[in-house]
Amino acid sequence: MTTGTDSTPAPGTDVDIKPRSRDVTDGLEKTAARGMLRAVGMGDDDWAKPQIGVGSSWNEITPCNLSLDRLAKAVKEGVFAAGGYPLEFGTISVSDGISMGHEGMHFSLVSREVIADSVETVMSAERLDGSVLLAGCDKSLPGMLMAAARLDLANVFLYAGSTLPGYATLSDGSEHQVTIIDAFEAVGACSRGLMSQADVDTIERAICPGEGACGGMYTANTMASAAEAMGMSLPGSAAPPAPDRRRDRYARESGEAVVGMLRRGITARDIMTKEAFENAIAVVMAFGGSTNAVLHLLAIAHEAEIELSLDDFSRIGSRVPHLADVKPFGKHVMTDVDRIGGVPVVMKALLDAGLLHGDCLTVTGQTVAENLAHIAPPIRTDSSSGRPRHRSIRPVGSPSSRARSHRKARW
Ligand SMILES: CC(C)(O)[C@@H](O)C(=O)O
Repeated sequence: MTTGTDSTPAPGTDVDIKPRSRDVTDGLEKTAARGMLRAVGMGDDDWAKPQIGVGSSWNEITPCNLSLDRLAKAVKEGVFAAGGYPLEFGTISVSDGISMGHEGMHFSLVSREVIADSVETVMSAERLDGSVLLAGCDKSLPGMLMAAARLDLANVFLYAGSTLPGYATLSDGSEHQVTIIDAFEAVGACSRGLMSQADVDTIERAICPGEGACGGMYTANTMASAAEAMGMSLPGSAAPPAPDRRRDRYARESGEAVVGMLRRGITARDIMTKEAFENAIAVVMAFGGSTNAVLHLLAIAHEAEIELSLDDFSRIGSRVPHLADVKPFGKHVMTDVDRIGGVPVVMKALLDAGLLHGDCLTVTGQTVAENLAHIAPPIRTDSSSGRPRHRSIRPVGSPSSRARSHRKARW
């Protein structure tokens, strides 16, 4: 007869790699729970392992979340390899790109809270010790990060990645790299008689070549960059596109990392400090990311019990140079950010300029500065002024609604 594990913390160490799951694995009273866990595949050797929730907003309604089942499988391999036991569960998610402009839009922001509540509910009820939370769309990213902050367990966040760029050749022979925003613009242009219905149709067929979030520095890519800057994702994991197999490696390593966090006794709020939020804001400003980052970072900070206000965004934005020429106001998309080395390159430029807190802890168990030590950024900055020597778009950062006013008409 088994009555669970005797894997209590080793003498002399206060780190328990099973801070919660002993409630369902240890002792006579947990016989029924163990019986049910045997039915999902666990056995005698597994009771001593930390139980890791692999919480995913996968669905087949939205391209943004479509690749998450693939990534979740790789996360589980990583958890197993590191000595944990992964247990996958799902949440709802909706796509802003599909749900806007009709009654459905009322459900979009609400979905963020439903996702956070769902993760909290499963993690708390089932007594999981840690989690890798996967998301791909505007509201699922902050929803997962809110859950991580609220639960304050070992947690790693993994983004699904953005779509590949789409290309549309219009009837005048001009070729355009297009994203979802071009569809919105095309509808406006067509309504004003500036574009033919045939060109609108061409754009419609080109904007989303496949799985992944919308390609510009819109809300999903902004929040993925913020999560990486905050230290909640593995360094380099925000920028590779959704179909790219590097994401499977990041997924596997995220599974290994969460078990590493448990062994080190690191929880989400050790990472989600005020300084970490300041790092996230600095990176959003340098990218000229979505103004929705303000809404979401305030909500995530609230869950982490960190005091963050609009003044923090103004203060940091007034110091951080705007480095990226990305859509919607600029030329490039997230795959271009990936080509220059991804979010770590921007972080390294900010760190070298004294605009990032290098001593913040991350999910790797190392600090921001340690994670960035090997990065040689193509973007160089002048550390005395904090201004880039070249390639700066504007001397101070701004979320994209301000940057957008600099944009020229496209068609
Ligand atoms: C549809 C988009 C691009 O996702 C937009 O809703 C955003 O917030 O960025």
